[in-house]
Amino acid sequence: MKIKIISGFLGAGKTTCVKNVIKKAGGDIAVIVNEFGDVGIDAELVSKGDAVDMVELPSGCICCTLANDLVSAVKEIKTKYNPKRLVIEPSGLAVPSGILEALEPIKEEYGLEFEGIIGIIDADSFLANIHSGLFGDFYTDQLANSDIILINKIDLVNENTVKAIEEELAKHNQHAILLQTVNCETDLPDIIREHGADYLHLHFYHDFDSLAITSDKAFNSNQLEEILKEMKAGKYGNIYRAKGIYKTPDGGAAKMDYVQGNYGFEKFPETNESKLIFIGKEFDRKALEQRLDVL
Ligand SMILES: Nc1nc2c(ncn2[C@@H]2O[C@H](COP(=O)(O)OP(=O)(O)OP(=O)(O)O)[C@@H](O)[C@H]2O)c(=O)[nH]1
Repeated sequence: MKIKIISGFLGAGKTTCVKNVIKKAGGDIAVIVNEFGDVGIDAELVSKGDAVDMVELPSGCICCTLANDLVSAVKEIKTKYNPKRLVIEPSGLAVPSGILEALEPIKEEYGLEFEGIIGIIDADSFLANIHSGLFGDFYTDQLANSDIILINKIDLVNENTVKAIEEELAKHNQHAILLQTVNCETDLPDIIREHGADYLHLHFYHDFDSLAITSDKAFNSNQLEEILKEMKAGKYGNIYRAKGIYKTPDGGAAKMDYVQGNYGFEKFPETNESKLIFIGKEFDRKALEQRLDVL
């Protein structure tokens, strides 16, 4: 079973990349997702429209507190489904360096082959994030441990920015293959690693906070857009990422995505309940709940 890890900061494009990998594989593939926060949106996004065996790990660090859950999930997938490929999508706040380390002890017994770690960066916010220092070593650890780095969302930046990103990346990782992408579209090179544990495995403190909302309530996309505009203007404090799948007043469903000021809405096939999540640092949860009318 070949294992691919797809890592990257909040909103960089991991789920988009996982969906591409599933499509290209054309079947015989399983996925493990691990989200930050208490609502499972990625699992719904990944499984919608694609028949794929899937295990969802709860919020937490996949390589530390959840290492046992991760190992159990991999064992379960191997024994129950035995797919040719397994993709692991750690949360945007996970440090991926420990994942293969956690799996190394069962590598032989379960016939695991580790492919290269893919790191995705959001070309639009990368330079500002790295220069702000706000996300510290934890942000750069994701880069240092990647074998392939997708410079994603190049549709949002110009060539000079891409060049500056490549120069910055070279400071953190000199061995990775760099690929420029839109919607993570690319032919990922096949790389098989001999060892799972030759990583820099550090643990970082980070003080991200989340507000997760699960409700029967329908949300109006225009009203949500107004709230996202307010968020962008800083009204609720530092919110970097928001996403949701929610019921709409016409009985349908929609999907919302917000990544550091860029946002978009799409129709979604259907949903049983509305699920929204907001991730940031020291933001005003109460004001946001009041504004969303979910208190
Ligand atoms: N403009 C643009 N938007 C993109 C591109 N790739 C992904 N997106 C959008 O960015 C948003 C976040 O993408 P995801 O794939 O959900 O990102 P993620 O890394 O899984 O996000 P988390 O769930 O926070 O970890 C979505 O609205 C995507 O449609 C791209 O190349 N260009």
